[in-house]
Amino acid sequence: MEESRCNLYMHREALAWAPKKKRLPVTLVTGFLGSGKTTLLTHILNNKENLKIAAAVNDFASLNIDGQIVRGVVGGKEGVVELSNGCLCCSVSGEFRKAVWALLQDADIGKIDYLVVETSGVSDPLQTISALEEEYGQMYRVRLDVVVTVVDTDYLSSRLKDDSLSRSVAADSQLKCADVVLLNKRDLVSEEDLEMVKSYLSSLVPGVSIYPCRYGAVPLHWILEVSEVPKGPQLVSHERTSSAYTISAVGGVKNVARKGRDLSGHGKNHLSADEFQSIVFESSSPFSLSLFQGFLGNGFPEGVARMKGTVWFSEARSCLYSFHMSGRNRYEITPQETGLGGPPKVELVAIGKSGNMDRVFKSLENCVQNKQLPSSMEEDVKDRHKTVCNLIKAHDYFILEEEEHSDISDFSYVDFRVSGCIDYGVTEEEAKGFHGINFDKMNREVSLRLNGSSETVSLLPVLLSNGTQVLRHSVAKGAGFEETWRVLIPIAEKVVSETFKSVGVCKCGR
Ligand SMILES: Nc1nc2c(ncn2[C@@H]2O[C@H](COP(=O)(O)OP(=O)(O)OP(=O)(O)O)[C@@H](O)[C@H]2O)c(=O)[nH]1
Repeated sequence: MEESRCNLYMHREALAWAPKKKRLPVTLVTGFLGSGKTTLLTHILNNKENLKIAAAVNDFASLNIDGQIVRGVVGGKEGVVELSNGCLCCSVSGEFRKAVWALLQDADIGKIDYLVVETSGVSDPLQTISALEEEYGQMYRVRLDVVVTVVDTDYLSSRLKDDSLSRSVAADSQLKCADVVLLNKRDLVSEEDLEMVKSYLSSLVPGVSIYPCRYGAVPLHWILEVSEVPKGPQLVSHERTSSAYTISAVGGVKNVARKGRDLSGHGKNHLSADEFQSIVFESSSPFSLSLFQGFLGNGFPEGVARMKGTVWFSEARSCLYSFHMSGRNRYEITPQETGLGGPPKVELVAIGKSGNMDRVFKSLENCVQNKQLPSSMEEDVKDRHKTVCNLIKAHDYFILEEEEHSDISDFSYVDFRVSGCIDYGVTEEEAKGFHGINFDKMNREVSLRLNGSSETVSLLPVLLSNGTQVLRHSVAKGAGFEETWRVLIPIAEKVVSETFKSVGVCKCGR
C-alpha cells in the first residue's frame, strides 16, 4: 500500500517536471443497442477531411461485428482498436487503458490527432467517462471532450407511449451522461413524436444539445471539439482547401452542461440489472431462405434486442448479406459490397435477455439448409410456386422474373420486381430514357423499407446474372409470402409514386 502510494507520488512528480505534451482529444460515442453508433462512426470516418482519427470499437459479444465494419471503412486495421467480449466499463476496461496508452504513442509521432471511442450498446458509460477523465496513469494525456449519445428515436418514442416496451438501466445512464444527443432514425418518426422525445430529453438532461438526424449524418463540429475552417471565396477557387477542421487547443466547450450534472448513482451493476447475454452463431453451411424468412416472421424469438452479422443462403449462393435486427424488430438485409472474400459463411451475433438466448441459438441452427426436399413434396412445391406467381402476375405494379428452372430447388422461391410503368402509361425504356427512372434503385429502396418496416416480414434483394435487381421470396408454407405481400403493396405504391413524380399523373388519377 505504502509502496504504491509512493509510486503514485513519484509518477505525479515526474509528470510535473516532464515537458508538456499535447493531450489527445476524445469523443465518446455511446447509445443503446442498435441505435446507430457504428453508422455514426462510419460517417465520421468517411467525412474526417484532414483529421487523423483513430477509432476504438467495443462490442459486448466475442465477435466484434462493429470492428469488422469499421475496418472495412478505413481499409485495414491501422487506427482501429477492437475491444470485444465485454463492456468497456467492466471486463475490458484494462485492455482499453492499454489501447489508449498505445494510441498516445501514435499521437506523439503525429499519426493520430483525435480518438473516437464507441462503447457497446449495453455499456454504462459513466465508468469509461471517469477513466478518460483521470489525471494520472495511462489516461493522463487524454482529454475527454464530448460524450455523444445516439438514440433510436423510433424506439424511444414508442417506449414513451408504451410501458410494456423494455427499459434498460444502461440506456438511462447513457442519456444522463450525454453532452450531445443525436436523435437518430429521424426518418422513422413523425414530427409530433420527435417533439415528444425532445421535450422528454430536455427535462431528463437539462442543457444537453439535441440534434435529430438520419444515419448519423451530422456535421463533425457538432460532435467533435473541432471548428470548421472557413472556405475561401467560391469565385477564386473551387478546389478543396487542405484543412477543413482545426482541433480546439483546450477543449471543454461542449461538455459544460454535463460537468454540472449529478451523475452519482449510475454505473453500477448495469449488466445484472439488464440481464443481457450475447451468443455467436457460426455456420459454414448456408441458411435456407424459406427457413430464415419463417424465423424472421412467425418464429422471431421474444427477448432479442439486437442481431447483426453476415448471412448466406442456399438460394443465393454467390452473395453474402449483412443482416441487422434493431429497434422494434426492424431488419436490414443488404448485399455485402466486398463479395465472397474467403470461404462463405453465416456469422451472427444476437444479444438479448439471458434465459432466451439458448432458444435463439437453436432457432438459428434450424435455419441451416441441411435436408434435401423429399421427392414426394415436389408437386406441392410446384403448386405453391404457381399460386404465388399468379398472385404477382395479377398485380400491375409487379413484374415476375422467371428464369429457367433447372431443378426442383429453383421452384422454392420467386423473383419479381416493382415496375409501376403500366399505371403511369409508359414503357420501361421511356421511363428510363426520358424520365431517368432507375428501376434497380427503386427496387432496393422497396426492400429496404419493407425489411425495416417492423412488420417481421422480409425480402431478399438479389442482383441477377443479367444485371437486373430483383426481390426474392421463398414460396414455402411457413415462409410467410402472403404476409409479406400484404405489407409490400402499400410500400411499393409509395416508392413508385415518389420515384415517378417526374412522369406526371398516374392513370388512377393520383
Ligand atoms: N431507418 C434508419 N436506420 C438506421 C439509421 N441509422 C442506422 N440505422 C440502421 O440501424 C441498424 C443499427 O445500426 P448500427 O450503427 O449498427 O447500430 P449500433 O448502435 O452500432 O449497434 P450496436 O453496436 O450493436 O449497439 C443498422 O441496420 C443501420 O443501418 C437511420 O437514421 N434510419
